[in-house]
Amino acid sequence: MSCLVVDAGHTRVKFAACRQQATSSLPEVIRSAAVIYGEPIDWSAIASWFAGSAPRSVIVMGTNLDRAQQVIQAWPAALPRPTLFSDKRTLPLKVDVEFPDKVGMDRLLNAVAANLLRRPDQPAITVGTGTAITVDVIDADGVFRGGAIFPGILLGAKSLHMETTTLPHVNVWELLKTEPTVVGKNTEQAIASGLYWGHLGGIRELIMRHTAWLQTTCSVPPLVLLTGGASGIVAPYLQDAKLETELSLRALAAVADQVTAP
Ligand SMILES: Nc1ncnc2c1ncn2[C@@H]1O[C@H](COP(=O)(O)OP(=O)(O)OP(=O)(O)O)[C@@H](O)[C@H]1O
Ligand SMILES: CC(C)(CO)[C@@H](O)C(=O)NCCC(=O)O
Repeated sequence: MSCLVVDAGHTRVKFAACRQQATSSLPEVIRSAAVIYGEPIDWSAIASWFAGSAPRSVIVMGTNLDRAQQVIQAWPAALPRPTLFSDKRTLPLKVDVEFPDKVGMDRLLNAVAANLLRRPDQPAITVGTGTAITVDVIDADGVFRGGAIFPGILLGAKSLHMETTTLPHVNVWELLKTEPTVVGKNTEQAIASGLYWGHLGGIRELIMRHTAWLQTTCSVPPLVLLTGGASGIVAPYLQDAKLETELSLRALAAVADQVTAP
């Protein structure tokens, strides 16, 4: 039986019907939809995913909690009422950082997913490419040890325009359709090159540095997992990394019964 999991992010709200399959330790996404804020949510399409049998559990989480609450307020009667999941302490994850409560739910769920996918003796690095890029470390004992956060492509494009008087706003959605030329011959091309290749370079550098940090205590190479809106554009350049769609939603589906237990 499947469950419905929802992630209210900072750019989009994502819906996924997930089901545990025999082939993977992490539930797979059967159907999914992502809606940019401001655009209408096609609730009848989402309800149609469960026309044959109702979802076993329905959970909404939010890296953007206000957005998660708005999604719940708009929730249709045609679907079972959702549970808002926000208590990070109930996740099956040890967290070794200064302020565990402040770590984004997506980063923690990516670590939960990594623990289900890595070998027992193997550390992991998770790369989440959303509004912000996160590159995080899970040690060989499965403990979330922290990581790095930097602006995503969309945010980079916006801030270059907003914080200068000379730089135009480049349309990132167009930019992401084709690989930009590396030596830009006009301002737009130069921004496109910097955002695209800089994004890849930042991720590559952080994976390399996190790996070196891990190797001071563990000689097993980490499992590197890529997920999020822009992961498809970096995956071809990071051959040792594994592209896993919707890692945090699938982790939420994996722990759904545990975290919603009364
Ligand atoms: N189809 C796509 N192809 C390439 N890049 C994409 C695509 N969709 C989104 N992106 C990029 O990914 C980022 C947004 O991703 P996503 O929707 O996963 O984030 P989000 O909704 O803000 O979630 P979160 O707050 O959890 O990061 C933007 O920077 C955008 O440029
Ligand atoms: C960094 C983002 C925006 C990435 O989605 C999210 O994980 C978040 O809001 N984090 C809160 C701060 C932290 O993780 O330390």
